[in-house]
Amino acid sequence: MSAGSTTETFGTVAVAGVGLIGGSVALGLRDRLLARHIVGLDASAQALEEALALGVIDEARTSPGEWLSAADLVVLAVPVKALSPMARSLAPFLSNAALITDVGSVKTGIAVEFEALGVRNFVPGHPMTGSERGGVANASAGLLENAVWVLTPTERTPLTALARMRRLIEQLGAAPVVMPPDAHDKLVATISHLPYLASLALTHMVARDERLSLLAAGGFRDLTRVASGDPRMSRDMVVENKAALREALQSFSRQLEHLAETLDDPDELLAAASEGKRTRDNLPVVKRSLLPPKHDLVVAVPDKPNQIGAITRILGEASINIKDIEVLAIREHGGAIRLGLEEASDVDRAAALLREEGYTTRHRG
Ligand SMILES: NC(=O)c1ccc[n+]([C@@H]2O[C@H](COP(=O)([O-])OP(=O)(O)OC[C@H]3O[C@@H](n4cnc5c(N)ncnc54)[C@H](O)[C@@H]3O)[C@@H](O)[C@H]2O)c1
Ligand SMILES: O=C(O)C(=O)C[C@]1(C(=O)O)C=C[C@@H](O)C=C1
Repeated sequence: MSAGSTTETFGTVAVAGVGLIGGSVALGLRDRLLARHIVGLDASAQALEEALALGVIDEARTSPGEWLSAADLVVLAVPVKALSPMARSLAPFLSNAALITDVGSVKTGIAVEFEALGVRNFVPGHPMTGSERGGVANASAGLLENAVWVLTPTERTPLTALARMRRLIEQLGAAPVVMPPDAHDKLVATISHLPYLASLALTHMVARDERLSLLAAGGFRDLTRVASGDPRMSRDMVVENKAALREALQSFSRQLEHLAETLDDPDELLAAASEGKRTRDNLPVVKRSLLPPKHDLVVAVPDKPNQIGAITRILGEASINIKDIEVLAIREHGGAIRLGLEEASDVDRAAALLREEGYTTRHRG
């Protein structure tokens, strides 16, 4: 890094745990030209092979060793239970100048572990993004874009390391948020670990009667998506945070009891429903991921090959950026797709171009 520069590029980066999150960090570093050489360290030969084949890493390692002393950025992205053992096995080889971080979902503990090992420049982190589908095959740089990425330094974390980490997160297109580890664990108990347990409770109710599975539609699917995550990894994550999670579960039970009471008080239930809608609609993650309806264009597509390819080519040639695409309906003689466009003015231009080519379009919203 040149003195005073705002970007830092890393020579060698080691990613320990080349799965969904480790792979996404590696791809983010690659896409933004922030790393010259990326080494993947993983217990699974298959994960390493896949990561090499996908171009996520340049070199594969199955165990720590002297090679790690060349790394100037080390990212621990193994399951939470494996973080401390991984810290202990890496520590003897780490360079004093290297920036070290992790992405684990629970934060009390890991900083203390590194501090006890005498490792400098460790900044604990947790990107608030992810998927129920693990593994490097599902990794993408886009997963980290616009995500809130929590950093939980302790009073012993060097400020220079914290500043470097903040900058790295910004360079990856995410937003750093700093807070103490115990505050983080309390918050994620409610915002991440409780929803996971709630999704299990809901799926267990359905498992009792196969007619329920048959009737499950989008609402049930959306509420239970995280139940499809890796069971062992998810179990370890919630167990690691059990004290905070127990408190969150008690609050949740009180909420359910209150809602049960409001069934006899429609005005109270309406107030609860309105508050729920307000909160949900204003979640930053929802607002970030939804385009205003006025930027939507619905296109009727005939049942012919390569219709999506043809439409994206027409818009691409006119430099109209498609931010989102959704298949709305598939019928025997054709279907409809919704295009989410970047600018409101793009909708008129896109509609005109597509009509010229014989497509039927309608604005939505
Ligand atoms: N999945 C998410 O949505 C999400 C989001 C944010 C943070 N995280 C955190 O990121 C970390 C990784 O999660 P993921 O979803 O990428 O998991 P993943 O299963 O996709 O990847 C984990 C990788 O670690 C490897 N691994 C497991 N144990 C190992 C060990 N002892 N030594 C070396 N390699 C080992 C696995 O082979 C795998 O390649 C976890 O700590 C998790 O809490 C996950
Ligand atoms: O699956 C997703 O979309 C996620 O964001 C995964 C999720 C979460 O639901 O909170 C799960 C655990 C991680 O520690 C962070 C994020």
